[in-house]
Parts: sequence; C-alpha cells; structure tokens
Amino acid sequence: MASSSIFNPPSSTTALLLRRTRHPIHVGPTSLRFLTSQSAPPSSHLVSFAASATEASVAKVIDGKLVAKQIRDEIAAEVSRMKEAVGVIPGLAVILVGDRKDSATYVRNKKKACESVGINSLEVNLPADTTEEQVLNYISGYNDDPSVHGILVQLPLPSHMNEQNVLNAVRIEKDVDGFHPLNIGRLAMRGREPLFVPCTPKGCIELLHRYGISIKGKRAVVIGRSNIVGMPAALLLQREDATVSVVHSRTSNPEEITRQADIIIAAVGQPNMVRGSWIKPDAVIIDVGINPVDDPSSSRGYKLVGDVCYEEAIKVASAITPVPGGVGPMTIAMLLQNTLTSAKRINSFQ
Ligand SMILES: NC(=O)C1=CN([C@@H]2O[C@H](COP(=O)(O)OP(=O)(O)OC[C@H]3O[C@@H](n4cnc5c(N)ncnc54)[C@H](OP(=O)(O)O)[C@@H]3O)[C@@H](O)[C@H]2O)C=CC1
Ligand SMILES: Nc1nc(=O)c2c([nH]1)NC[C@@H]1CN(c3ccc(C(=O)N[C@@H](CCC(=O)O)C(=O)O)cc3)C=[N+]21
Repeated sequence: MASSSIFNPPSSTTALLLRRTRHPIHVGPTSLRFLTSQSAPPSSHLVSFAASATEASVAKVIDGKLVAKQIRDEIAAEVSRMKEAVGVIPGLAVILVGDRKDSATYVRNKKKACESVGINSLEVNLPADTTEEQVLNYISGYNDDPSVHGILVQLPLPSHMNEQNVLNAVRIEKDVDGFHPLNIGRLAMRGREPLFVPCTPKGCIELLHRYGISIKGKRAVVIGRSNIVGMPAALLLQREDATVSVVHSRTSNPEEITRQADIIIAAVGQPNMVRGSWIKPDAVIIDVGINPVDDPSSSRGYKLVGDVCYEEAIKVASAITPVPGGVGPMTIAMLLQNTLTSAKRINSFQ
C-alpha cells in the first residue's frame, strides 16, 4: 500500500532527472522552472531539478510534511477498510515517563496523528520517579491487551531505568518502534525479515523512494550510530544495496569520508555540523537532526535546525530535507504505518 509510489519515475528516467543541469529541460507538458527552496509539491518534483542558465542552481527540497500527509491519507483508507471488513480498529499505546517538554510534545503529536487516521491511541504519563517495575507492569498489560497492536515507550527514559530491560519487555509482535533486539538483529541479517523497522530510518528511505532517488550501488554515509537512528539507517541502506560508511564521534576524518557520499544521512544532534565543504556536488542529503537553537525573533525563543548547515548545503546538494518539515513528520507517519501493519498481521487481514 504505502510503498506504492506516485512519485517514482521509471528507473531509466530517474538518473536523467536527478542529474542537476544548469540548462532548463522539458519533461512532458510541464516546462521546467527554476525552483528555489520553497519548491513545488512532490507530484512535480520530477521537473524541479533544473536551474536556468543565469541563476545559481539550488537543491530540490524534499518535502517530508507533504509526503507524510499523503501516507496518512493512505493509512486512513486502510484503517477504515479493515474496520468495515473485520471490525478491528488499530490501537497504539504510548508510555511516557517523566516531564521532559520535548517528549511531551512528541507524544502529543503522535496522539494527534493517530486521531487523524482513525487509530486508537492510549497514553500513560508516569512521573519521573516511577520504578522500572511499574513501567514493566504497564508493558505487560499492553502486551496482553488485544485492543493494543503497538507499544511505544518514549525515549529517553529517566536515568534510573535500564532501557534494555524495558525495550526487551515489549512483545516483538507489538514492537512498532522496531527497537527490540530481535527485530534489530533480523534487520542486520541477510535473508531475515524484522517484524518492524525503526520509524525514523524507515522514513528516510521512504522519502528517497518516493522522490525516485535510487540507492542501489550508491555510496552512502551515515553520520551517527545510535541504536534508534544511525545504526538502523546504515543497515537499511545496506539492505537497499548501497555501500555504506558510518561516521561517529571517534572518526578521525569525518569531512573527507562524508565528501565521498552520494547519499548522506545525518543523525548526530549537533546543529549545522555538516558544512557545504563536506558535501560532494549533487549529493542527496537527509537531515535527521532536530536541534533547538536560540532565536529571539521566534515567539518560542528558539528555532529548530538540523545537523546540516542548510544554507550552505542547498547550494551544493541535488536534494535535501529541511528541518522542520523533513524527516520528523515521516517518523510519525511510519509509526502509524507500523501500527496498521501490526493490527493487520495480528488479525490475519490482508
Ligand atoms: N527527525 C526525527 O524523527 C528524529 C530526530 N532525531 C534527532 O536526530 C539527532 C540524533 O539523534 P540520536 O541518534 O538519538 O542521537 P544520539 O545522541 O543517541 O547519537 C548521536 C550519534 O552522533 C555521533 N556524534 C556525536 N557528535 C559527533 C561528532 N561531532 N562527529 C561525529 N559524530 C558525532 C555519536 O557518536 P558516538 O556513537 O561515538 O557517541 C552518536 O553515534 C538528534 O538531533 C535528535 O534530536 C532523533 C530521532 C528522531
Ligand atoms: N520510543 C521513541 N520513538 C521515537 O520515534 C522517538 C523517541 N522515542 N524519542 C524521541 C525521538 C524524536 N522523535 C521525533 C518524532 C517526530 C518529530 C517531528 O515531528 N518533528 C517536526 C517538528 C517538531 C516541532 O516543531 O517541534 C519536524 O521535524 O517537522 C521529531 C522527533 C521521535 N523519537
């Protein structure tokens, strides 16, 4: 369902269309216009890589917000089809421990997103001094609750808790975050299939697919190796037949390695770390980073920026995700998709 793409051009035209040109070309009925960062919707992305001869070329902006909306529409249709056919409504349980503001915002956004597609959301907010045992009890209850098809424990957990114990307790059939070691292990093994793929890396790959950006045979560099983003992103890219390098805090020459990449996934948590000079001309950039930086001109007093210096990157890359509006909305869309998949699998509904 969601993997079918309206954006994918036939593979033979993909390479042609993704090659940036300084001369306008014409594809079908739409003549090519120079597009700035506020670019066209995905349905016309195929024609938006070209720049006029007189203007500097800029990267295509990969619109995660728009793609996520499209995926939510697809999910909503499937949710109602299942409800009508077998009377089952997918359910997602979210466990939030502590009072981190950013976590509370994410959980609220997830709840809103569930409502928008007709998925039931159950939420439990526990105080920061909750014991690990109490959290395990909630997980056990949701594991046994037939109305719950997905369980998400919001990370990070308070430091007195053992994250491994908690994540291990989620039944793998309900592990919609894809963080259970058995799901990650299967993701890493050839010929094995995880029940769920972690949402953020899955969203990155989905964006590449939906924009017709081929991965096979490409050099990819993932910056960051966390269990929730960098490591599974590298595994997924490898499954898609990219040749993958992973850069981390102990890498001695990150700039040089990154400059070799056709595809860069940055998941570091360092604002604007990846500069224009790190980027090979025409590389594709997926910026996962979400970093608050002071901004007195904003009503919140801060703004969000990525791990990639957007202003510099947009002049060098062929395509880039913005922050906000790039990977973030896709993470939530993939969570909904995983929850739907889980409900279908548990109920043997195709
Ligand atoms: N858009 C979305 O949906 C999501 C966004 N995020 C955002 O993505 C970013 C990364 O998140 P997450 O993976 O959880 O972060 P972690 O802090 O868990 O991991 C960061 C990784 O980056 C590496 N790193 C840190 N500093 C450097 C450096 N100077 N040079 C090279 N590598 C470095 C670390 O290396 P080492 O392993 O050596 O310590 C580590 O592997 C954050 O900004 C986060 O907010 C996260 C989840 C979802
Ligand atoms: N168990 C678990 N699973 C997660 O998937 C998980 C987690 N814990 N802990 C924290 C990180 C972070 N994360 C984000 C999800 C959506 C946006 C998102 O929607 N961002 C919007 C804007 C957000 C805003 O404006 O504040 C955007 O980038 O456009 C961001 C970050 C999921 N995470």
